[in-house]
Amino acid sequence: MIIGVPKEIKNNENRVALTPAGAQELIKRGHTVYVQSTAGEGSGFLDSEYESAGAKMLPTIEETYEIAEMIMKVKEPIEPEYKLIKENQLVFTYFHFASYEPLTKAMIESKAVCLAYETVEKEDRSLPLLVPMSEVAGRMSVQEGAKYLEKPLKGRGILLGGVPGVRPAKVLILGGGVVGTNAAKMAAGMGADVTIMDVSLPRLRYLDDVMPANVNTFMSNEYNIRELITTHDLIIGAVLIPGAKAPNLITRDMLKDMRPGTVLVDVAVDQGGCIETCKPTTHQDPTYIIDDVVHYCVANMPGAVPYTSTLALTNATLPYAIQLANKGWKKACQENEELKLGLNIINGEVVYKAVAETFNLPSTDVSKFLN
Ligand SMILES: NC(=O)C1=CN([C@@H]2O[C@H](COP(=O)(O)OP(=O)(O)OC[C@H]3O[C@@H](n4cnc5c(N)ncnc54)[C@H](O)[C@@H]3O)[C@@H](O)[C@H]2O)C=CC1
Ligand SMILES: CC(=O)C(=O)O
Ligand SMILES: [Mg+2]
Repeated sequence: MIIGVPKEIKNNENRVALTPAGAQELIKRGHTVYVQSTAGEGSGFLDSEYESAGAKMLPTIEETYEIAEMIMKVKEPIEPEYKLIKENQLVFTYFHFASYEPLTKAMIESKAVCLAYETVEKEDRSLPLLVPMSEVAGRMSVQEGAKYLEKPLKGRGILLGGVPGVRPAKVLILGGGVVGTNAAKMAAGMGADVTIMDVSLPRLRYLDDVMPANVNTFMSNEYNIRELITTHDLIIGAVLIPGAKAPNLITRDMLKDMRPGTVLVDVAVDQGGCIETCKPTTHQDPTYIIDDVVHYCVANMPGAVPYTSTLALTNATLPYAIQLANKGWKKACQENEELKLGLNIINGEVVYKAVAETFNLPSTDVSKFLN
């Protein structure tokens, strides 16, 4: 198969979808890998390293899209890329369709095959291609939150861990999945007073077992959220309903009940956010203020730590990319239920129910394309 790896063009997105080591694994199996020149630079991989691994370099994004049967990317295609995507081309990347209708419409029009990292799902319901980036974003959410709690950055001016004789900050985490667990570990390690909320009682039981003593669990419901937001300094949004728009757990009217300088980090922004006032921001301009509450809503948090993130992401994606390249997407998805669940849009038809429902679009049973 011919595989193309374009350079990411989203703001401050320095990750790349394939390392030289990954390119070598595909090439070894008889595939051809084209990488857009300088695509790996932000993650510390030089063109010469890809060439040594056997990849061919292309000077432009247009040529990279034009030649490839499978495009491997990190972030969702953005406007200038829409017209480069071709009928029947397999695009393997994060899409987060439910958060952005124009992307959904553009991919329907492209008639490409869109296989979304974030909905590839294992039998135990875990999301193997989201997990590594959720680990990164969860850990980062605390270091970013701690920074924006500083007064010059418009926060309350409270030190996360406190000092002897002064209480630490209070951190509230909405959603105790991968992002939430990693955030809790970091915040607890820094000495904060941490509460994790989730709707799943088994999950709360598990977290109660494994977390240190400065982490408490609490059932997630509107009543409890309204109570806790009045006393917490850093609130991290980390809920997920796979494929769907995140529920608005913090509504506009709740902001007035928070203390001035409270910091909200809505990691779930890529699924539309779990805070009503969440709007996607960039690493260049990560925050905005509403009602004296600082909002941090960067949709590609791991892009800021590309050395860690590219390696973590490609460790997870490569085994799936090899299956797709060896067998073609149809056979690979027929034989691997996990990959099959990654199919979101095929040849103009939405095959992932939650995406179709979000935009009131008709949904087609994926089996139509796999028989
Ligand atoms: N902004 C960024 O750069 C990044 C964003 N993300 C996003 O972070 C979000 C969370 O991802 P993961 O932790 O991997 O998901 P996950 O599936 O591991 O965890 C989600 C948790 O939310 C819980 N939940 C669902 N509804 C809830 C509610 N009403 N109240 C409280 N908890 C609720 C679930 O029970 C589950 O435990 C996703 O939207 C993901 O795409 C992930 C990586 C990077
Ligand atoms: C998961 C995701 O959206 C990211 O890594 O940017
Ligand atoms: Mg994202």
